[in-house]
Amino acid sequence: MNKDHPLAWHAALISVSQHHRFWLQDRGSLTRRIQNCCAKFCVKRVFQSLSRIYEDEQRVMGLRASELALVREVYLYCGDTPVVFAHSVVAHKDLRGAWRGLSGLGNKSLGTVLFTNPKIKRTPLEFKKISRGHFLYDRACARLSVKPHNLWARRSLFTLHGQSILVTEVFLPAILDLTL
Ligand SMILES: C=C(O[C@@H]1C=C(C(=O)O)C=C[C@H]1O)C(=O)O
Repeated sequence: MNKDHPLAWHAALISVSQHHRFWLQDRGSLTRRIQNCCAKFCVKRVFQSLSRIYEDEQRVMGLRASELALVREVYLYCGDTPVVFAHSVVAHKDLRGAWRGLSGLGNKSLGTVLFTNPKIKRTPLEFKKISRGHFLYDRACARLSVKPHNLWARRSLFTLHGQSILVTEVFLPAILDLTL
């Protein structure tokens, strides 16, 4: 896809604040990073279903439009404030394989699975600034009383035994209030 296409994701972070860059570019566990600067961290799962996925996700995961995938959506909270909205996708055919535990995670962080198995490999991060009308923006802002003009998002694939989970994280405005 042409990098100027409105659906395109970008390998490089451009015109982003240093503060956003601090959060967007780190390849370690986001859960652990937030826990390091927030005493009351928690995960709240808000959606989980077998669904069709969006065209640009199909392309990244190599799925046909008709293929179903398990979609998991959570908010990462610091105290009573949501700081990240995460949207993760696994092909239905892979739920009995490497990612069989995903559907039972509940409010446990996916990061505790992804960053404890050295066999799991992660692709380079891609970035995108999203705004009203993008499906991720609309879902991420559902719990925000004040909706920002745009939000930074990142995504990457975590692969185990040739089977992948696409993890997309949308950074909410309050992430910048966390003191490191
Ligand atoms: C990948 C991580 O897991 C976090 C938790 C998620 C979940 O529980 O669904 C999804 C993405 C991340 O925000 C991480 O902590 O880095």
